Amino acid sequence: MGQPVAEEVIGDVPLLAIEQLGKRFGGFVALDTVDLKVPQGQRLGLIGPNGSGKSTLVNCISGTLQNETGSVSFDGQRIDGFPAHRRARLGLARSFQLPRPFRTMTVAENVRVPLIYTVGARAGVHLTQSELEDRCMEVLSLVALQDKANKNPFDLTQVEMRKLELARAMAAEPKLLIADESMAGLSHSEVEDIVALLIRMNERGVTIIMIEHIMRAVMAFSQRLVVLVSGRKIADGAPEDVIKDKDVVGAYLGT
Ligand SMILES: Nc1ncnc2c1ncn2[C@@H]1O[C@H](COP(=O)(O)OP(=O)(O)OP(=O)(O)O)[C@@H](O)[C@H]1O
Repeated sequence: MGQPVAEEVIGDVPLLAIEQLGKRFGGFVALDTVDLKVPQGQRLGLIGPNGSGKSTLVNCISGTLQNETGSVSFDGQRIDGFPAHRRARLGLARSFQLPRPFRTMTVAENVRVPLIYTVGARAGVHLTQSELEDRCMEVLSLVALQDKANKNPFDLTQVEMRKLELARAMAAEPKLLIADESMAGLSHSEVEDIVALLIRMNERGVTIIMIEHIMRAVMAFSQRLVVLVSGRKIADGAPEDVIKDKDVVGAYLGT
């Protein structure tokens, strides 16, 4: 509530600005002139059928893939061409659908690593050992995993593992978090739990792009909904309008 839905309402520089983004794999066009501006503080849902280009778009934003045409700007700065770790230090974090925690580390140590390599590596920042511990426990409390700090991640349940993945992303103190299918395979109440967690993170000032196929989660979370089909943005606006759009129903929701 109180959040502008469309990017045009914002006069300020958007946190993320993607312009005319294009990416091919050989002769296959995975992204075709995609434009997207995301204002600071927004909760944006990104949906589309399998293979529509959502992950490719996220990879071009986070730096694991390089776009061929167009541009990506973050916080007013052009970042396409920057390696992924540099983008992470600027405040861009993503979580993965399949969590990949370090096996030999505890839950707390898994959170400490991104803290050290992103926050601790920012210019002018020196975190003492006790500051590291405090921040680590703060992030674990945010995801309600403080009691599991000394466990091995592989002793966690599926939903706890997803929370750890989000905690690792949050440890980097991001301005933008891209949550890639954080809820796949979870029960109804676990999905609600993760949606509530993402909303709490957003309330702490983090702009969030959520990629998700579970529509009740998308609708509960999103202030704005963007639909990709065959590498093109076919709809962008208020979720309740977008899900009624006949092109969206025909290409995705009706299938
Ligand atoms: N490294 C790659 N090499 C060749 N083709 C690729 C590569 N990565 C993605 N693609 C193709 O690009 C298209 C878009 O894939 P992408 O993974 O971005 O879709 P998606 O919307 O994230 O799908 P899903 O919902 O299934 O995760 C697909 O046809 C995919 O096969």
